[in-house]
Amino acid sequence: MEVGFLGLGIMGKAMSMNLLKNGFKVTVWNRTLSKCNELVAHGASIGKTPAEVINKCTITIAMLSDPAAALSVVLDKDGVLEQICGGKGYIDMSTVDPETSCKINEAITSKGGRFLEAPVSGSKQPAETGQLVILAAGDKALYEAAIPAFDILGKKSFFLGQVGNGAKMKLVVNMIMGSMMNAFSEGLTLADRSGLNPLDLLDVLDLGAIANPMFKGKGPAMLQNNYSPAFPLKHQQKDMRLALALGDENSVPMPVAAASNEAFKKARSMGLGDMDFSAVFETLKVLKHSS
Ligand SMILES: NC(=O)C1=CN([C@@H]2O[C@H](COP(=O)(O)OP(=O)(O)OC[C@H]3O[C@@H](n4cnc5c(N)ncnc54)[C@H](OP(=O)(O)O)[C@@H]3O)[C@@H](O)[C@H]2O)C=CC1
Ligand SMILES: O=CCCC(=O)O
Repeated sequence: MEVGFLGLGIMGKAMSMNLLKNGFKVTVWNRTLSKCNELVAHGASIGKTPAEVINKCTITIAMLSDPAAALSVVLDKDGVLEQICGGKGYIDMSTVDPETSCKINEAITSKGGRFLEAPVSGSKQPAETGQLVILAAGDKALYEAAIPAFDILGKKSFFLGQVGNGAKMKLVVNMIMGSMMNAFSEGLTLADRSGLNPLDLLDVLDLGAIANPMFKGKGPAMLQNNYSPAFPLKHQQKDMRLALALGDENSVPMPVAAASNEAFKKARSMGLGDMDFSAVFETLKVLKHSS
């Protein structure tokens, strides 16, 4: 199967590499073209523009940073829209809001193309090992055509109905995750300041009802001030912001998520946006120094 891939950041690079290693022919494009080189060394072809990739491939996947990037790659000069047409499918796996996804859907389908949104749960390592959870919605025929690729990229794919539902599900999941990360950071800080060994807290948590892969995976690194990015903090803050907007639209009070968003904003203001989202832990250390 031949696919196009637009966006070779942390996730896009791992996902396109995984497709290549599993026998797919992949044509890649990235805004910073030099990031294509490693993929080319593993057998990928390069498209010089998104339009060129769409022209070459029947199905093209995108994995881009945020709503502005997702819209720009479709609508701007040399973008997806210039070459999309009947018989071609476009799958956006970026985390965006439902409105952005619906705008992209309208643009693609107005030219006769098929559109699927398919954001993912799971980070850098699941992307490398094909263990993502795929949250698809939109064109069912395109979903079925993409299953061979989804089976490589993920451990489970959900088809959630109309465009927007995938984006909503992803934002709800990441809203919970971002709030959990803040509660976890406060717990580690409270344990330390009250005279406990935070490593003991990690062991206690791991044996109880709130054990989870995030605490287990990120806790030890956080205690060593290691925030090597798997999921950049700036993207987590974007997801909190978009989830809060979804809460506004649906009149859902979300005081916990709102406070977590403020903590992520604080971390961004401290220059931690490109670090892993667990670096929100650092905002609590600032409070210590200033008290
Ligand atoms: N990292 C993670 O754990 C996960 C991330 N996600 C979501 O996946 C998406 C990608 O995340 P991730 O790979 O971590 O992000 P990165 O920041 O590593 O990569 C972002 C990608 O978007 C491209 N990009 C940014 N702005 C533009 C633009 N204006 N025009 C064209 N391309 C642009 C970048 O190109 P360039 O290289 O030129 O900067 C790069 O390819 C995000 O929506 C994120 O929320 C979802 C699940 C997990
Ligand atoms: O959007 C990013 C999700 C990261 C994760 O699921 O670990």
